[in-house]
Order: sequence, then C-alpha cells, then structure tokens
Amino acid sequence: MTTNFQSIPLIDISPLVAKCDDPNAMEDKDVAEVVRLLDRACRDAGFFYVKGHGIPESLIKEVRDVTHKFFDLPYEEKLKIKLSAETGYRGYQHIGENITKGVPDRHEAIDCYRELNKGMYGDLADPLVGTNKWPKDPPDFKKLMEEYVVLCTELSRKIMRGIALALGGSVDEFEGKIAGDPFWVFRIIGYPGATSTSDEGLLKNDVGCGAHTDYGLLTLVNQDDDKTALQVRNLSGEWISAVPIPGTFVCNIGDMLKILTNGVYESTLHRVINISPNFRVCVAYFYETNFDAAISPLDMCVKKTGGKKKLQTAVYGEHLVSKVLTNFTY
Ligand SMILES: N=C(N)NCCCC[C@H](N)C(=O)O
Ligand SMILES: O=C(O)CCC(=O)C(=O)O
Ligand SMILES: [Fe+2]
Repeated sequence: MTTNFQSIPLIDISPLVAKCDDPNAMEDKDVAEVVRLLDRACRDAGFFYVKGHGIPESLIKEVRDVTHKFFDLPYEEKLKIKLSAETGYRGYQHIGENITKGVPDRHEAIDCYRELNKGMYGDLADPLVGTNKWPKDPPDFKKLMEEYVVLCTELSRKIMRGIALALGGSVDEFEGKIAGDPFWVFRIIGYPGATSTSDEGLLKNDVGCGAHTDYGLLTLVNQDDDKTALQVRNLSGEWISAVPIPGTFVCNIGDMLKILTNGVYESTLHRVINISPNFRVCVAYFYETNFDAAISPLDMCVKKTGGKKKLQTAVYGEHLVSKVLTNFTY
C-alpha cells in the first residue's frame, strides 16, 4: 500500500548489519528500531535510502567511475560485448534498445545475470542461459564488478532479514525455498544528459527509463552523486525525486516481495529522467528469489490483510523471462 509520501526515508541500518545473524537480534533495541523504520518505509513508499550498510564508499564510487569510463568509449568498442538472444540477453545494449511499455528508453546498459547453465531449471531459464559479457577495457572492470556483486548480495540478504522481522516473521523467513539460493540481476546503466529544460520537453525527449516496477525482492541503486533523475510515484500520482544522498543506496521493493506480503508492501512505480545536462550513471543490483521459486502470499501476511489471498502465485523465473523477452525486439 503506497501513501502520498513526499520524501523517501533514510535509514541507518548499521545495528541490523551488525546483528542480523544473531538469533536474538530483535531483543536489541537498536535493531528493533531499524526494523520499525523498515516496516514504515516499506508500507509508505516501498523506497528508502540506507546508510551504515558497511560497503566501503571508495568501492561504491569506483564502481561508478569505471562505469563512466566504459560508456565514454567509442560505440564500436562497446559493441564488442553486444547483448542478443544468443548471449542469453547478457551484454551491452545501445540507447533506445530497451523498451518500457512500448516506448524505447533513453539509456544504454550492460545487463548481467547470475550464471545459468543449460538444463539447470528444466527449460525455464533457457532464454537467459549464458555467461556475462564483460568489457576488456577498463581493465579490472570484471573483477571489480564481481566483487561488488558479492557485497551487494550479502547486504541484500541482511536487509531482507530486517524486512522479515518487520513483517513479524522469523529472521530467516526469506531464506530456504524463497531465497536461500538467491538469483540476481545486475544492470550497469548510462543516461545521456537532458536535451530539454521544460517539463514537457523532458517528458517528450528525455525519458531514460519509463515507469516500471522491479521484478524480484529488493533493488540496491548506486547512483551518481550530483544528478537528480530517479523519480518515484506516490499514491496520488506525484513523482517524488530520489535525490542522491552521497554514501547511501536507494533501496526498493520488487514484484516478488509484493506478492509475498499480499500487497502490504508494494513494488512502487518509478522512472528515470536525467534532468542534468551531463551523462549520468547508475549501477543497479537486483536481489531476487531462487530462480525456480513459486511465490505466493505468506500466511502471516494473508492474516494481516483480512485472510484473503489478494495476489496470485508467480514463478519468479517465468516472471523474469517474460519481462526480458518484452524488453527487447529480438
Ligand atoms: N531488472 C529490472 N528491474 N530492470 C529494470 C528495467 C525496467 C525497464 C524494462 N524495460 C521494463 O519494462 O521492465
Ligand atoms: O537509474 C536509476 O536510478 C534506476 C534504474 C532502474 O529503475 C532500473 O534499472 O530498474
Ligand atoms: Fe527499476
């Protein structure tokens, strides 16, 4: 359930990060406070910033720096790792190639997914089977990003432990069959600077990514410090900017967590319009359920919401594949 939030809350999650693997974490009053704030943020906005997350700021910045360097390369160079159906939809897509609600997005990106081998989940994962396509230049790009993905996975697991407690569940509610073997998606994205200054012009010419929800459990957004671009829709349809706060991640809820919570937490619509004249990068990490998990509302959430299942079961891998196949024209 979204509200008419006017700003996106910032939560210092350091107590949770320190203690979430302690079985008695909730007895710690600082952890309990983080959990309360997470519940508030997830109910009201489905979006929140986190600080005190433990990932070094120097690494977060380096990830954005090498991303700028990659997108600065000549087009021919970037095409060496081009995404296609044959690469399992992994690799580089040029501006306008990704489509949201039928409209080409004004962004370029490298799309990566956790590795999938043929037959791993029957034929469920077939379209995404492949290995990631990393550029040779900048050197160490792959190493840095792979290191970063490991840290994002670990951080997301911790935040999901907090969210499990926020829902009144056990700390490991989202492990095991739901996300004990989490899939992940990783998008390294570049948005050209705005060509317009008026609102109408920006909406007509400068939409970097059209309104959408994310597909899985939890997204961690690492965005440039000095450009406002990400906008989040509130209940009355106002677009609230997720203005960059240095040293934080913007977190948001995906479709699978909406289903699990029977809609108590919503996967909020958001879009990207880079209003700055300069090229913006965003590195988005998506923490997902197990690839083959069949996701339905948790009993404890159904109880909270009047006892009726409001949302249908979805198999995460099917949801992802159906999205990926409509994001591109090939
Ligand atoms: N894995 C995620 N969330 N990717 C976000 C891209 C959202 C835009 C996409 N064209 C769409 O229409 O979904
Ligand atoms: O660029 C951003 O800030 C967010 C990107 C996004 O929403 C996505 O890739 O799903
Ligand atoms: Fe998104």
